[in-house]
Amino acid sequence: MAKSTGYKSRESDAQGYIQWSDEENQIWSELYERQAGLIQGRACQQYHDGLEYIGLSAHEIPQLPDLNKRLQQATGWKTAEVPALINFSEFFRLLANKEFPVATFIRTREEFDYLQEPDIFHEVYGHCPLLTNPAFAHFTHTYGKLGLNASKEDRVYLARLYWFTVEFGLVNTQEGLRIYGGGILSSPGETVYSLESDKPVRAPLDPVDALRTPYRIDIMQPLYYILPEFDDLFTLAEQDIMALVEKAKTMGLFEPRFPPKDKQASGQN
Ligand SMILES: C[C@H](O)[C@H](O)[C@H]1CNc2nc(N)[nH]c(=O)c2N1
Ligand SMILES: N[C@@H](Cc1ccccc1)C(=O)O
Ligand SMILES: [Fe+2]
Repeated sequence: MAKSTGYKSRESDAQGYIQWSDEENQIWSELYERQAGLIQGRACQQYHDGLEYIGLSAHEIPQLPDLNKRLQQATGWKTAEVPALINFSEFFRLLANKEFPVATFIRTREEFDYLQEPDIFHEVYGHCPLLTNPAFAHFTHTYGKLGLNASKEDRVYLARLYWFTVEFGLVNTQEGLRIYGGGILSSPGETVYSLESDKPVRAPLDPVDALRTPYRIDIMQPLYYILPEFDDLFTLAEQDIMALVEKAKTMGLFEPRFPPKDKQASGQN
């Protein structure tokens, strides 16, 4: 993966605490402040409930040992420090163990609205609130176990369905279209774009379609899949997802809806 930012991730001390700088804490607090306004009427209720439950600080980057206490209480999950984007096999191994990867760096102001790789604001603010929701936690744990036991090729398929649900999923609710994907909720720019831009396609989620849809991780998404209702994640976790992967493999991939990356073509799955 071509690193877009070349960030130096931070090491924690023996107790798992990281001494963030004032500037890093300031960026967290401004991101938190911006999203507090943008998620009103845009994030699904389950996300709001989870955000309230884990009680993240609005003023400084949360310390993982404190966050772990809240996650453990709710669903038995905890975080795992990682330097940046990790590969699929490491990623699924962590999820299979109810550990969620947290990249220990935070974006700079230049990448405030959108960042090409996951930072701590993405992992903690984007994903952790919903990890306190039983349906979401169950789906993510099930998904990790599937990925752990899958072949390298099947893991690339599994990553696509994960991408179009946990990372960039939208969901229908009584109040209208809402966001549950952590990759959207950690980006001020994409939080608005995903619901209000007329550029992206928005289609009902058919798991086999998602498995056949190539994606790029370094651009705002050209396509979002909509979950008919939130608890469909439970139903999805009970389906034979590997059978859906086999079906998708016989049908071939859809044409990408985005321009190819430059030669290295990294970040395209
Ligand atoms: C698999 C999924 O599509 C996504 O690309 C994964 C891969 N690696 C990751 N690595 C980190 N640190 N954080 C993430 O959220 C992810 N997501
Ligand atoms: N684009 C997300 C970060 C992200 C990058 C790549 C994969 C997933 C998430 C943000 O700006 O918060
Ligand atoms: Fe993510």
